Amino acid sequence: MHFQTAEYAEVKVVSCTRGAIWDVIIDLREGSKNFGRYAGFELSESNNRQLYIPKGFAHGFQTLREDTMVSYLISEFYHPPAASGVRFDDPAFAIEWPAAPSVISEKDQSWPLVRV
Ligand SMILES: Cc1cn([C@H]2C[C@H](O)[C@@H](COP(=O)(O)OP(=O)(O)O[C@H]3O[C@@H](C)C(=O)[C@@H](O)[C@H]3O)O2)c(=O)[nH]c1=O
Repeated sequence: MHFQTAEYAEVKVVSCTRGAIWDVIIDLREGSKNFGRYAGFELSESNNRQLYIPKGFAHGFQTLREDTMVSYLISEFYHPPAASGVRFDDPAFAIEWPAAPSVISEKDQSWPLVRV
């Protein structure tokens, strides 16, 4: 579940141009009444939905089909020192995913657990 911190925070517009994904966002905006809550959406080549993600949200997805392709519009340049994340299975958020993950990067398994 990725985001860039502070002044490098990004707006994202995500769509799924081939296959299907379960796309999840977590509200990490301090002071938000929804702080720490998440929402999930299916985006697919057949429903043509796009997800607009404001600054201050973590974002991640699970592919639901083989050979899936995802497209992003992102408002900021990639800035590695500001790149951050939280775990997809952090109990603080208790995200329900459609299936157990079959592949997850080392980096995404290594984000520290957070306290909300
Ligand atoms: C995100 C990004 C990564 N990279 C490089 C860094 C690294 O060598 C390689 C893979 O990086 P990552 O593991 O961060 O890539 P990835 O896991 O695909 O990162 C993406 O995940 C989804 C969930 C998002 O929301 C995106 O904004 C982005 O954070 O690509 C860029 O050159 N430019 C970029 O904009």
